[in-house]
Amino acid sequence: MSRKCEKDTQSNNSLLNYFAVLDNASQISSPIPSQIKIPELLEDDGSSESEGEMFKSDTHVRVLEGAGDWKAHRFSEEPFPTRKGEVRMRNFNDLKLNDEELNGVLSQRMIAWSISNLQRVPELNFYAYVKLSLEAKELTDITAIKKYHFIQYLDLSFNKLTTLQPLGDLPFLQYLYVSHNELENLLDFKAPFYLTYVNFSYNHVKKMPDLKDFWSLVHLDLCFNEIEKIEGIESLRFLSHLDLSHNKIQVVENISNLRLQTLLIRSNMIDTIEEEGKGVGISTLHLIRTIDLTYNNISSLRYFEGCYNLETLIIAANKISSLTDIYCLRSLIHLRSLDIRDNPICCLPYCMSMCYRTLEHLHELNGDEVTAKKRVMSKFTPNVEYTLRARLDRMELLLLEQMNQPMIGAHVVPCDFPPPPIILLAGPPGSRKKEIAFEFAMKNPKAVLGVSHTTRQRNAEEVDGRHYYFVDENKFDYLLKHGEFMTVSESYGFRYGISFRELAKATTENKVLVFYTDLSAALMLKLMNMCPKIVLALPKREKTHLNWLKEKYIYQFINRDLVLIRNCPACVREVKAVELSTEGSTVSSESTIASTDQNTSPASHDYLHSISGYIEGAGFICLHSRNCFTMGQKPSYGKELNEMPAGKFDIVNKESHVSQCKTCCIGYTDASTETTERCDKCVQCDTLAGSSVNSKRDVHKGISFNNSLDSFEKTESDWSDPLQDVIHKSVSDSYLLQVTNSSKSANITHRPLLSVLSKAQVHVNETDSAKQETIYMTATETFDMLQQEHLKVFLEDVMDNRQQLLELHNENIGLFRDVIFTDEIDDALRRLKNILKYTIKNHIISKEDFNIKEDPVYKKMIDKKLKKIGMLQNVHSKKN
Ligand SMILES: Nc1ncnc2c1ncn2[C@@H]1O[C@H](COP(=O)(O)OP(=O)(O)OP(=O)(O)O)[C@@H](O)[C@H]1O
Repeated sequence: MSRKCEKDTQSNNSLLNYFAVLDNASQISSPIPSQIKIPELLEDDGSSESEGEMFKSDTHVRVLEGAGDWKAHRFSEEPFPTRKGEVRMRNFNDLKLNDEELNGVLSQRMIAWSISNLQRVPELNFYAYVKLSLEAKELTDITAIKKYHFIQYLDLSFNKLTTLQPLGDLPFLQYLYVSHNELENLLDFKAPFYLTYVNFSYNHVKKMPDLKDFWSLVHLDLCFNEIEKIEGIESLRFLSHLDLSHNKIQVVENISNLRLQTLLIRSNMIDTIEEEGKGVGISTLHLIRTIDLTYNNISSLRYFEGCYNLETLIIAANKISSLTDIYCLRSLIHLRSLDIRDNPICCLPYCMSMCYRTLEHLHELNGDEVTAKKRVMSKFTPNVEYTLRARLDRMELLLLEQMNQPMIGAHVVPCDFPPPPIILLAGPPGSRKKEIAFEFAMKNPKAVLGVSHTTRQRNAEEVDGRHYYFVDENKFDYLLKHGEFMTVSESYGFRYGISFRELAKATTENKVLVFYTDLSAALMLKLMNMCPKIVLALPKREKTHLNWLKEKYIYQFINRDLVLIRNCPACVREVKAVELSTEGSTVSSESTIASTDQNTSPASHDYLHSISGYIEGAGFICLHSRNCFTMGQKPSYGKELNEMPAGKFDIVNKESHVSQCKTCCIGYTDASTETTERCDKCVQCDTLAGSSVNSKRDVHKGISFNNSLDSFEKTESDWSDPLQDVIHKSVSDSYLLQVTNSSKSANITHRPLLSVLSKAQVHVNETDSAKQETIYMTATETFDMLQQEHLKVFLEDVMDNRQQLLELHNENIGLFRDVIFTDEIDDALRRLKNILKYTIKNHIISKEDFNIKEDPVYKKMIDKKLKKIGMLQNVHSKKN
């Protein structure tokens, strides 16, 4: 910018006056400081004259004695309005600047041409200009400003300043504008007495120093800097407006208990907000009215739960994803405007309805007006199914209690203590809620795990009494009839129950009980007014959940727990459908294999043929011909192999004899033919081999069939069944080769079975290892495909359950206290810890029984009476 330099010779009376005042003032050492004291903070009772005033008027007057009209600590968003009192002598543009001035050195000439607003100076009864606007003058040196002690309003924005040291000589400075400079140090000058307004935006501040000397700050604008941490403002008791937008802040901290009314921190990198607790956190800002946190990474609205005066919350473009967060805002009765645009939560179907229903005082949502019509139209479809089921279960329990002799225990109402605090992790199967619960209980001594009873079998890694109390059906029935259970529910064919005795853990140890159950058990506890804090626990992504399920249930299945899958309602439905469709056919394996488990549906045994075998250590595998298979420990499922029908193929059998068919060189087990060299089937197969399809002979290689299967072996068309096709294919030579190769790069679903198979000792034909390998691969592949088919049904069922729970959560806000993602363990544990803290804080601790003798009123009354009859002195004297 080039300006012509021209010397100003015009004198100005007012200006001279001003300098005279300055000269006088500079002679007086410390003209005001001795009289100005930092006033004590008084609550604003609304009686103050101006809106920004924060002192009681009498204090104000006392403090400002001698300050005349200056009203030093008054704050107004629009100070020195131009139309009022503005006396500007010159137009700065008419001033011709010299070289020095052009190089950014401030001169008195420049000041004289920019100063305005004549006001009376305190104490001296002189007048002085108090407003100086020097914006966009390319200034680098402002030393000349030092002499102008009475400046109250200073605008130095759009310059090239790197320091503000000279401002230390302006004790009356109240309004400071230094935006768009090159300042790296925030307020690096001696603090004026009443600096109230600072605009420090668009500079290069990286670190906030301790601003305790600038105690009088009311408005601090620090947007567009490079600040990484909020600090140094803890003692700014009058700070009402703080703008930290467009910085590099990650955590909202050190703002607790400030009297902020506006907090703007948009476009930072905030993912954490100091949590409430011990008087810290955003909830301690009791006067806060506006918060803007747009463009950050905040994932919850719970931080604002305690900001009771909040009117506007702008939190667009963050990571809020849960509808429970909306529920957290329900107590903010002053909340008029909420902006949650561009958050994942907005994609949820009930988001808007939830806001309309939960936030009754809202006038504006995401920039749109909230009308009565919108509120009325908001959809609400509560899912009553779950509640109904829980009610029915609860009713059943009550009936049982009535019909049998109930157990009278400490829990029976009316009882001495309130229900113990309970946190309950509810989620679909395979969601690893158990793992989270264990870890949580381990890390938090205030939490204790509640153990449920179950009729399901124990897994290898589970401990009786720690994971569950494993009981049989009879024991479970016994406990149920004797009123031991608070909840009972069935999940995939097994029964689960929470006993009253578990409550004792919480009451005697004074801890919070943590259970992991399904939702119906949780609802039953709710129906009993146990007030559990129900937390929905599930992996965030469906894919992860599916993987976990596969991993868990394939292993369980191989070990012992297939019945879980077999009894999955969807599977039972499917089996029944197959049963119906094959009615009348000759297929029946009821005679071949019968389960000793009474829980299993008979339907699932009906189609047991195709492949079966006994794998050492793994139990007895049976692959059904139609998308269904069973597997389990030998004692539970299936008869001894030697009881199996002739021709069953035996992969490994340590108990029964392994024979070898001389024709096909494959081992088989056949009780009736164990001593013969050739089984009946082989004879039969030879016949087939000689006559028609060669592959039928191959079939015998991999799989031998029981009698009943002959019926579908006879016609070619039977192979058109996709599953049979698989079996058919799996034994063709080329396919065998293919399978062998592909199995080498087997994917994860192969592994569990492969590992079991590889451990198995095979006594088939040791001389023909290639064939042996082929058998494995064939069986594995076939098994795997069938397994996948079957698992698919199970997985679909669980995924349905997952979906239902999520919908329920969306529709019934508040039902779940929180949602935790079990694949984000740290976050899940943190959330649970918060709930634990909340639960402990809000739990009504049982009070001791009322003791009349300790009651002060009673004592006083007795004393009075004793005194009246002259006995008190005697009592006291006796005591002495
Ligand atoms: N006390 C209970 N009342 C009702 N249902 C229960 C109870 N305890 C467990 N369940 C349910 O029984 C089913 C099987 O539980 P189990 O612990 O065997 O496996 P899981 O749920 O797959 O385990 P995880 O979720 O820890 O991976 C689950 O759906 C679970 O919610």
